[in-house]
Amino acid sequence: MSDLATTPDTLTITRPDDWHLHLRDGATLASVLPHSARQFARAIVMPNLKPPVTTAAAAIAYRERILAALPEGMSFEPLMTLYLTNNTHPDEILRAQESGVVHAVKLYPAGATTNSDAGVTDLANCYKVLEKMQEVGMPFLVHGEVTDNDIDLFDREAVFIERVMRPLRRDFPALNIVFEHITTKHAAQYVAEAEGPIAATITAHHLLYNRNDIFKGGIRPHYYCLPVLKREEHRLALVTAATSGDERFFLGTDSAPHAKGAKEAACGCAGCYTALHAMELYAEAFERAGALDKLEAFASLNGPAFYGLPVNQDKITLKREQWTLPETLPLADQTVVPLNAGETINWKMV
Ligand SMILES: NC(=O)N[C@@H](CC(=O)O)C(=O)O
Ligand SMILES: [Zn+2]
Ligand SMILES: [Zn+2]
Repeated sequence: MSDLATTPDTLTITRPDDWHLHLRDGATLASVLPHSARQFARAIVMPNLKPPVTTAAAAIAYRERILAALPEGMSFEPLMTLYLTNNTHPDEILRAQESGVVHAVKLYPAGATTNSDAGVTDLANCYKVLEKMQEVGMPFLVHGEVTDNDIDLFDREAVFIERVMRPLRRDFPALNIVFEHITTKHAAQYVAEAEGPIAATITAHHLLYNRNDIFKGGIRPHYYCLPVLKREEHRLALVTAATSGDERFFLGTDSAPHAKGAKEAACGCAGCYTALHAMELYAEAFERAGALDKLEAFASLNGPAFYGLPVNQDKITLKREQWTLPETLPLADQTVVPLNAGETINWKMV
């Protein structure tokens, strides 16, 4: 299947893909794209732009802008997504399918996260669209949090499973679903045990950090993302899922650039920037779990299998070598603070 070459100091694996990525647009896109393209062959590109990418035509145009922003000599394939709204028409799913470049439709519950204002207020509004997606085999990517103000922030994913995910999967048992950026033992267990076509992406930061890291010695906005980091028991459950070899779990960085000033603010934006060093962080997490031999399946094989796409032909090599993350990186005419800014990490992509 693969000629995984593991030694204590280097790890060579099939080139990975990122199944959940925010590239933004314009000058910000140009700043961040080379980081992802250096590590990953392809990425599922999130549609939460302002305004959101709600039509196949908009997705095709966005894809062109991404390809135009790619530096000479780099290759990268953006896999586009549509942002579901209360008003999405089933015909839009057909146009997306026929485009050949739209690979999924994304659910943002209204108010759940960055640029989700145009999101769905009640999935009951979308049943005709979901029927069409199930019929044509278009995957449904779900930001799985309820937004009710009476539900504690840390419980929003677990409550989402009961209130939204179970009814959704009962009504659309053949719909391909990705439970995006899972953060709890509830979600990991739900996906592992569910029958039918469901998978989950897991970020590097949710494998490495728990909610204490947001408050270590003071409030640390660069560790704030949605769904928010959870208790240690949940982090451990995610590590177990990611390193289990279960093909339902695969890599999605959720790298989400926000300008330094927008994060270090009275009301700071949600999102961690990891595109520069994502594979190094995953390697760290898998190594700590004694499971480096499971990294290739999680990063490079399980995602293509779920999406029905070929596995990449080339390889990457990670080397055990300490290096220090920069304090900031350019982001359009501002800067972005990467996760682990100024810290030394143990793996380096060659
Ligand atoms: N993950 C985040 O904290 N933020 C993402 C949105 C998202 O994936 O929910 C963003 O677009 O900034
Ligand atoms: Zn999300
Ligand atoms: Zn995201």
